[in-house]
Amino acid sequence: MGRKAKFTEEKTKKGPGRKAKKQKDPKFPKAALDEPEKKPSHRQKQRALKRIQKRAARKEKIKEIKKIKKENVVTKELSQNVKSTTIKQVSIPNGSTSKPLKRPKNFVHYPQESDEEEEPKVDMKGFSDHNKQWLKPKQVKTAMFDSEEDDSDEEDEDQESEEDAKVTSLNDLSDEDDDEFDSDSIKDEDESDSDSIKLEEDEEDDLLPIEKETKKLRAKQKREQKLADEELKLNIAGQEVFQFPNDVENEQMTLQDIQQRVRDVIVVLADFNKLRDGEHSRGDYMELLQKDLCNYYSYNLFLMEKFMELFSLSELVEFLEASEVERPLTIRTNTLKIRRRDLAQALINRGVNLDPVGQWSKVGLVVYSSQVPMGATPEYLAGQYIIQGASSFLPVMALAPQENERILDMCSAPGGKASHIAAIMKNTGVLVANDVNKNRITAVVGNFHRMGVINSIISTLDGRKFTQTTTGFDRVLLDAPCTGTGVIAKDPSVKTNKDQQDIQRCSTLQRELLLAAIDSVNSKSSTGGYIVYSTCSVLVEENEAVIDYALKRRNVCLVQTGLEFGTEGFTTYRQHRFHPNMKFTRRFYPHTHNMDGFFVAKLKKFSNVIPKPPTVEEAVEEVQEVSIEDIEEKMNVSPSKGKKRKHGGDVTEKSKKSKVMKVDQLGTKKEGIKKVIKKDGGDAKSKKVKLKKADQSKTNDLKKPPTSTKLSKEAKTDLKHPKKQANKSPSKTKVEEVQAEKKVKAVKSKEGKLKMKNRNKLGMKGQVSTVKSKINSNKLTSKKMFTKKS
Ligand SMILES: C[S@@+](CC[C@H](N)C(=O)[O-])C[C@H]1O[C@@H](n2cnc3c(N)ncnc32)[C@H](O)[C@@H]1O
Repeated sequence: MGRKAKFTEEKTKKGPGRKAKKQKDPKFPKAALDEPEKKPSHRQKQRALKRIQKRAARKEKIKEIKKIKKENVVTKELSQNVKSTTIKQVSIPNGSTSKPLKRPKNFVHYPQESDEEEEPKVDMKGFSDHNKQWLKPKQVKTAMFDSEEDDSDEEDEDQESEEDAKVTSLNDLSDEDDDEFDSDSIKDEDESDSDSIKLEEDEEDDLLPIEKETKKLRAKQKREQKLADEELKLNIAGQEVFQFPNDVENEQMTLQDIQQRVRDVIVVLADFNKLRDGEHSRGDYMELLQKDLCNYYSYNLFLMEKFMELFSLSELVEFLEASEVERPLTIRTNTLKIRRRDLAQALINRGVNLDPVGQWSKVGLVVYSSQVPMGATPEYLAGQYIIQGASSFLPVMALAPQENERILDMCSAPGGKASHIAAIMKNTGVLVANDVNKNRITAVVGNFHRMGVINSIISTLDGRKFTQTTTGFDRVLLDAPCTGTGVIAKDPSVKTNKDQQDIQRCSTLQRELLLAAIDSVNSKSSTGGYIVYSTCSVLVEENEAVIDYALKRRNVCLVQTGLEFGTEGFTTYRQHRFHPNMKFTRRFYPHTHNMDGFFVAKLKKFSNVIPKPPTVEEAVEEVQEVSIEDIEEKMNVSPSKGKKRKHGGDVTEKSKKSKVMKVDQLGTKKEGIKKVIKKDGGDAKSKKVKLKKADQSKTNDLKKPPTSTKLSKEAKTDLKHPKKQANKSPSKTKVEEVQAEKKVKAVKSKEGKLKMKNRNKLGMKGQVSTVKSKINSNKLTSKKMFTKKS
């Protein structure tokens, strides 16, 4: 129903719609566009009035002073009067006193602050343009005074009406104005400045409040900068003349003083010749520094000395500082149970803020913060991860365990690294987790249960005697007990409770354990034959020195750890000279790697023969052997020179070999081979070739270090080895070994006889025995010494 629309009808357009209609430009009343004339506020007026009065007063003063000058009145007297009295009290010699200023009666509208031209309107008697130079000090003080004026104005605002507003006397001006009447400044005033001052004053009046504030701020900044510069200059000057303290000063030191002195002494030591005081030696400064560092960081003198020997001074402070702070919390994913990504997701869901520990580890996570205790999450209890310092991953990575191997962790409690090994082995093969401490071993049991390690045997043997129970492992990890100087942040008691004896004790135990660890390994392992030695100490005595000791006593050589980072181990340290391959070892520091201080070395065992430890007699014999040849060479009377020895090459060649043996730590291997060759009766050439091969095999070993990422290649490389090829048939090698040992004994006795013969021939017997007894008594086996004496 309703009306039907008629679409046929055309609608006539009425024009643009309401919205489309163009609006006209807005029209404002003319009055609204003109800026209303700004009337100054009550306070503005008051301030302006005060300003004018101040200026007037100053002008008057200057005028008076100039008059006095002209009358040859002593300036000093005048200035004192001026300084010591308020403007009101100043008595002017000509008898006139400054009159209180009154606002003129006709004062109706005070112009804007910038309107200086209006100034003459104010009836200021006795002031002229000539005196405007006095505005200069005011200029300086403006920023300081303004605020005070504002405050006072605010207080009085209610009381004063516009009409009553008046400055009754010049005393009403700020007290600080007094300073402006300094005779010196009066003298310094230059008329030429007055124009610029006037300008500045004008500008000042023109400024908006915010601009004034900015100006104030800048002035303040300028002052502060000036002060800072002066302070810096003082500091530098102080540095240059660092005074060596006396005992009294030492007693009064605060921690901040000590810190400053540490800095100063380091600066002096850095440029000692220039900055020393002439009276004290470098030793004195070092001693002072040592004491200060001990006081500041709470170390005992002994340990501080050790660190001072180890690090450069700047690095030392960094190390000490880093040792004050605990390392970031890190966890290791137990890949037997979960992938790192899934673990990370689960923990993030619990409110843990974490990240991968770095490119170098596929299992580590660093925890920045957590809303739950990391040792009590369901994931932890389920054995999906273990809380472990990042540095603890490194020895296991260097060990590079293989599936189905026999691996020994000689000092395993509480089982952090052992469980890592098991995870990499994927629970295959056999993992022996040993620790002498029965209480600590329970932690290993607990961790293994939690983490699902099922390929392990747990034992509580003394590692040093481990070989009495079993040997033949493919790999051994010796994470040795140590002084813990790399983990001071975790255990600050190390700072004070370690002394030389502790280090010596640790070092001895470490050496014994390392020899046992090497002896537990089967050099003929088709996949391994490796020993990894690690400590959480940074001391050379517990690291490089221990490795060096083992290199000299076992058939092992150093190989690359396969770790991507870390500092190279020391090849030289103070008076010590270690094997050049000591650079393959790795050191980690809290200040450089943000992880606990750590040391990692990887050794490859190349023979199961255990060289006898050098007894004094043997050492002397060795010396004799070399010495006779040297003597022969020196005296040019070698009867056997050029001739072939019955059980060896010619003397010259042997002499050369002997020298090599002495300088090369890999000599043990050569020695063994050499002895076997002698028994075989091979000629010098064949011996040379064999020795060369042995050398080459070692070099290859070092050149192609096994890395954790090239695990299968590691084994392949070993198999390519001629020596390792022989290792492939163990029965054959065993027979060879027994034969070799027999041969060695036989050769030795024959060599002895030969030497005796040579000695007799040379008629040197007496000399040799004399030297022998001497060396025996001194226990010195220096070849040079013997040669000299001979
Ligand atoms: C640095 S901790 C080992 C930490 C362990 N590798 C880990 O990652 O959890 C050194 C361990 O060596 C053990 N230990 C000390 N002397 C030993 C010895 N003669 N034989 C075997 N273990 C020894 C200590 O009981 C201690 O648990």
